[in-house]
Amino acid sequence: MAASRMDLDGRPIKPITICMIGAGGFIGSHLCEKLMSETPHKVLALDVYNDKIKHLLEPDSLPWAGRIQFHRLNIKHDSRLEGLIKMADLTINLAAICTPADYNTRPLDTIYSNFIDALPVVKYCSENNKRLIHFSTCEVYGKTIQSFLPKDSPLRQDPAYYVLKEDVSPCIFGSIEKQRWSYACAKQLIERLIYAEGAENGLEFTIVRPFNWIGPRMDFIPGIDGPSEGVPRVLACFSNNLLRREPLKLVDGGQSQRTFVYIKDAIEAVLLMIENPGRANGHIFNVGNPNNEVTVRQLAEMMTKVYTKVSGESALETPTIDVSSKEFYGEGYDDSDKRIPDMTIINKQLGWNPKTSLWDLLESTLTYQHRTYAEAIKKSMAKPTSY
Ligand SMILES: NC(=O)c1ccc[n+]([C@@H]2O[C@H](COP(=O)([O-])OP(=O)(O)OC[C@H]3O[C@@H](n4cnc5c(N)ncnc54)[C@H](O)[C@@H]3O)[C@@H](O)[C@H]2O)c1
Ligand SMILES: O=C(O)[C@H]1O[C@H](OP(=O)(O)OP(=O)(O)OC[C@H]2O[C@@H](n3ccc(=O)[nH]c3=O)[C@H](O)[C@@H]2O)[C@H](O)[C@@H](O)[C@@H]1O
Repeated sequence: MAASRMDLDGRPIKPITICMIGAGGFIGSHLCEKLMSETPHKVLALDVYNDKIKHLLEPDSLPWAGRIQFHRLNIKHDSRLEGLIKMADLTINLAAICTPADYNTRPLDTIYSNFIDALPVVKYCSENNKRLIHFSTCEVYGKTIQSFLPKDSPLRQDPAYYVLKEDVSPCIFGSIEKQRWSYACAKQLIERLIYAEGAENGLEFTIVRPFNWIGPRMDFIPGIDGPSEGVPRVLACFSNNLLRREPLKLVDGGQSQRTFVYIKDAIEAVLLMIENPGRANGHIFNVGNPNNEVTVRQLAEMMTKVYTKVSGESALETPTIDVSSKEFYGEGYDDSDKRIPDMTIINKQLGWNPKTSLWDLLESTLTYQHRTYAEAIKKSMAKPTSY
């Protein structure tokens, strides 16, 4: 398998060792799966949890046994970090607090996680001449210029005012009291630091800006494999509502727009970055699917239809209800209005394009959610309440 794999310039790909921080999360689990099943690379998988990659770690008879090694550690305070980075050719940093419900309610943890805790990772890579792929976010763009134009302005139709370009678009956040932007601001500063390490000290880096990657294993279902009061990202919130046959909650009318990309398409892009350093180094890449744009309300409607199809259950009489952002997320919430990635740079450098339509990715994801959680939810709802 290893001998026949070529990079985009027709050169054979050499097996490498990857130090993957945050490997036990949603993106990490899919990336580990891809690396184990399709490449000869080794992974040092670092995380506090490993539930989402257990199927790759056990039993010892798996075909890739020996190529993936789990290290349970918290990068906030663990002296093993530098040694593990030194053992690898490439470090991929995925570790972060990245659920919007935390940004305004736990802003300190959010800023520490997304900026302070990433500092040693950047420093060790720079000092030891190790390549770094760092996961940032499309949230660094904040709000679009379009959102500040008068409602009746014809300029609103011009993509120049809303399509998000890595090397052109400004980063527009709300005021400081809108603590929603604590995450985006911390991510922006770590991007700037990495970029400066590249410019001043020659760090070889790639920055990834994911645009709403979704699929199986994203976040958790409250009360089943996560806290009952926890608020995950929208895919898991809506899945939870559908599984429990309760209306989907539309924050502030569900008017915000998002483009969703299937995790398996997005992972293809990350693999291209890993295996084509000459084309990926020094770049910031948007990774999203500009063709899959919907409002959150449209997403709720589509998920309801798809879920009816895959579960065989009847649709709810009241499929959605409106809630205010203050009620749902608390004080200090704010929102990105629209997120369409420009794909010029990733197309030119890596020839990558997303493939999966929103309907198809929801169908496979909700099939997984139903298969994984429907029984557990039924059981938990049947339990008598204790007094
Ligand atoms: N999923 C998306 O669409 C998306 C979009 C934009 C940005 N991102 C970024 O991609 C990265 C991964 O996102 P995800 O969706 O997989 O999130 P996730 O929460 O599923 O994964 C993050 C992982 O990092 C681990 N982690 C956090 N702090 C740690 C620490 N101190 N020490 C060790 N491990 C730690 C967590 O346990 C978790 O397993 C994040 O940086 C996130 O900001 C993701
Ligand atoms: O995925 C991304 O690309 C980035 O965006 C996400 O931010 P956001 O898209 O706002 O987070 P979601 O929780 O997925 O919410 C999407 C939209 O749905 C709305 N929503 C969410 C949950 C819900 O039950 N109802 C609802 O209307 C939110 O208000 C928001 O407008 C997160 O910040 C990050 O994981 C990531 O950096």
